[in-house]
Amino acid sequence: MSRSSHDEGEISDERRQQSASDDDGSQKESEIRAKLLNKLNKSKRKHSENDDEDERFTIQPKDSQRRREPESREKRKRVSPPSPEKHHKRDRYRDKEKEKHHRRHSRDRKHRRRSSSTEDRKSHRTSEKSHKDGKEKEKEEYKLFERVLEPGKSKKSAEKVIEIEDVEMSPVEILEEDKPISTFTLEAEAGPKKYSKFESDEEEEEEGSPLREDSPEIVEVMEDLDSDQEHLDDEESFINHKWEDLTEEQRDSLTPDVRSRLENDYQKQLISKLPVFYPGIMGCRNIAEYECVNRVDEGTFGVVYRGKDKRTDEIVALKRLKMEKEKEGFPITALREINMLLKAGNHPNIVNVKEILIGTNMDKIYMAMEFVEHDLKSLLDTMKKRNKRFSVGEQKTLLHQLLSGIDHMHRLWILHRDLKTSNLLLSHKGVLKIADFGLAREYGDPLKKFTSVVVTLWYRSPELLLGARYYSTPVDVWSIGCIMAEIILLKPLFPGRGELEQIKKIFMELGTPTTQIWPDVVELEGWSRLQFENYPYNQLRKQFLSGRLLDDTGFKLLMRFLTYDPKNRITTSEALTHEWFSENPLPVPSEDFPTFPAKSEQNQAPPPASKKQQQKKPDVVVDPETAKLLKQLAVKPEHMKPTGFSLKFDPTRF
Ligand SMILES: Nc1ncnc2c1ncn2[C@@H]1O[C@H](COP(=O)(O)OP(=O)(O)OP(=O)(O)O)[C@@H](O)[C@H]1O
Repeated sequence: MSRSSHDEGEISDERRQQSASDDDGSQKESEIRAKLLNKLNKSKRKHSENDDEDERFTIQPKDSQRRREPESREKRKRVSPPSPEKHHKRDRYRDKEKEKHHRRHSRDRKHRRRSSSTEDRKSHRTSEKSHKDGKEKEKEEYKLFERVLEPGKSKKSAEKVIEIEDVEMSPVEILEEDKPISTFTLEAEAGPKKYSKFESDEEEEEEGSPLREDSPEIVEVMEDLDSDQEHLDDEESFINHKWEDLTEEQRDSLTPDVRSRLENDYQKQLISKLPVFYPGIMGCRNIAEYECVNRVDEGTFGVVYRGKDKRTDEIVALKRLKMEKEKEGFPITALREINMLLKAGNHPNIVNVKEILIGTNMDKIYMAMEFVEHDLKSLLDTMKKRNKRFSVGEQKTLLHQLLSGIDHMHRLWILHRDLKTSNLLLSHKGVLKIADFGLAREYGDPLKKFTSVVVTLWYRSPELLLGARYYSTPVDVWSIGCIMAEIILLKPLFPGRGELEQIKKIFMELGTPTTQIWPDVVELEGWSRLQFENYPYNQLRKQFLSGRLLDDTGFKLLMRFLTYDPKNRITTSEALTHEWFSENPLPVPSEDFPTFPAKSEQNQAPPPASKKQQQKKPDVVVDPETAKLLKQLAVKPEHMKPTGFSLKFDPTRF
């Protein structure tokens, strides 16, 4: 160590002398070099005696040291012991290595481009420029020897000695090298940012490399770098590729840095292509994230399942949107439904869409909604069978909730266009939820021309039945009237079997309309084409009032919903403040609503046990011997009967 320092001192002195006599010429320079090399030999011998000191030698490019993975460093230690055998082989293959040198040379240039910043390159050029200057040239040479001999810069393994031996073998080559060291003193951090910065710089390429191609120590260093460089070359070749163009293998070969950058770019690209209005579709999960519990129902537009989120155990309704009718692209009906529900769904009386899911083969779309235990139609059917009905307070609650949900939609300029009892869901907590937005549309002012073939027949308004193409919120209000009557009657109000029968049924119950009560009816195609019998005014009064199914105020509200002229029909906001809701009996709070066994849950989850069932069963009396056996088998005595499990045993066998 002290010797080494001393050497350095001597070298410094010599360097100073040399710098003081610039004009002495190459002869003196050669002498100095010879001396230096002599000292280098001594130093090397000393270091070979002392492993610790060996480790301090380095002529590795700084940037390559930074880039080298720990794994490859290890590998390098293993494969490069300082043996004369390897020396010999190296000599033998030197020519071959030189042949390879062009390839390595170009790699190195790429490597340097990637790992240096613009500033580094500037300084590098400056260094090259000043290198021509005599004093600077000396400094460069001095740096070389200083680096070769300087101990303690960084830890190096034993194989570094070999590199130094190579330097010794061709000292002239090193010293004659115009700019060998600048290659190894790049301070730029390696990293993807720098790579891209340099990729586009052609200037450096044209200037030529500062490396001497035949410099053996460079060959050696390049050999050491080879594996790392190959990896970097691979990476570089993918760096300007698109993520989607790479194979799995190529993706795996990327560094985490590059991989995440390409992946992020790809994600951004995909997201930018998504329609702006469908945030729910972005990043949608796969249906495999859910477990199918049971099938609930199948409607016109899709099958509904009860599903369980595997991560959270949350129960949801999964509506599979029908795709097979669509020849090209995404079905417009499904898109509309998703769109309308996402727009209007943020209301307690509208079924909430949780997420949109994609099928395993990317060919199906599912809508995950909050699961609501009942649909009103099934519930009314069950009640009718059991000769039960909703109390007036419960009827008011249901109707008020329905009006709130539809009013919310109408305020958002959305028509439901398919209101009926099977599209109204009722939770165990007594909350009504409007579902099935498959026919929902946005409307505007002025009105757009729509098809008149909307709304399930029994709930279709007279203007639609007579062929109106310009219609608006009153079509939903008519349906609400039909639903109100059905909740009270426990059967549909106008169950027609065809359009003509439907309109006839309405006229028979409410009386045939006149131009006095509905002036615009003459503009409707159906009105002018068809001849209707003159049915007397309003038979419903008898049915509802005489049967005491509704009080007078309630009946008035019903008639406001079932007003012929859409312009005179009550609006949802007016109906919400109707006196029927503030009269006794008042609407029942949702939490006081009775709970009913849900059809959709019946197969899988039996309704909670009745109070009777929950009553404690009498203790089962068993004889001491049976009790002992049951204990051994860990069976409770009361479990013997309810499970059909009976112990018939022969005590002698135990
Ligand atoms: N969120 C939900 N929770 C529980 N059950 C639901 C839910 N949504 C729908 N259902 C059940 O599935 C049935 C059909 O659903 P939906 O009305 O949305 O489908 P559709 O194909 O549009 O039917 P339609 O023939 O009425 O147009 C409903 O009547 C209801 O019984």
